[in-house]
Amino acid sequence: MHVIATKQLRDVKIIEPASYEDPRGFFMESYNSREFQAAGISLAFIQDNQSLSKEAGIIRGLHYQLEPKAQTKLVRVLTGAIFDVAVDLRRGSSTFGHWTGVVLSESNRRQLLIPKGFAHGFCTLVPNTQVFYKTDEYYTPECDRGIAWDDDFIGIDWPVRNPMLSLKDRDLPKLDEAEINFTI
Ligand SMILES: Cc1cn([C@H]2C[C@H](O)[C@@H](COP(=O)(O)OP(=O)(O)O[C@H]3O[C@H](C)C(=O)[C@H](O)[C@H]3O)O2)c(=O)[nH]c1=O
Repeated sequence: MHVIATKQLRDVKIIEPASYEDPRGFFMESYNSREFQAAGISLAFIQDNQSLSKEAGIIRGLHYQLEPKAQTKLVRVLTGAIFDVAVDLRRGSSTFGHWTGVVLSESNRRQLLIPKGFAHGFCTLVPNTQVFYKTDEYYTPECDRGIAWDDDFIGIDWPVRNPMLSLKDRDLPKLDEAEINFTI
């Protein structure tokens, strides 16, 4: 397993599990707690999520849960491809409001590890994209918050200009109006 810090946000890591190809296809350990421990990443995932997005150009996000229910997320793509984005929401961080984006796909088998204190969102790049992610805190609706995908202060360079959004995501606040309780 390779762990690569993203250039813009060093605490957001690209995870590349070892995969073993043969004429039948491939095998990989998509998650191994011992490998994460050996890489100095100590997490206890307690929930698995999966979503299907039927079209390219769907943006889900930017979402996060407030403390004390903030979530670390380990995101990967089962089918299709996404442009996966994390935004630093930790007040006092030198990269507060900064973002990083990584293509995760069925073919590159890359994963993105997004720590607590970061918002997460993605844009689908092909139809019928299924995203699978592990979290280390349970879904807690009363702590669920979001930030507008197109907040100019953050300035995410999405690969789509007119995305399909959920009703909820259409009404998310800008970063300077959002409720945030993370500090570095
Ligand atoms: C997140 C979540 C949602 N739900 C229910 C609540 C809604 O009735 C339904 C759809 O939820 P939502 O519209 O928030 O799903 P997404 O827009 O895909 O949001 C997710 O995608 C972004 C990119 C994320 O990082 C978050 O994990 C998550 O917010 O599933 C649950 O029952 N459990 C859950 O953990």
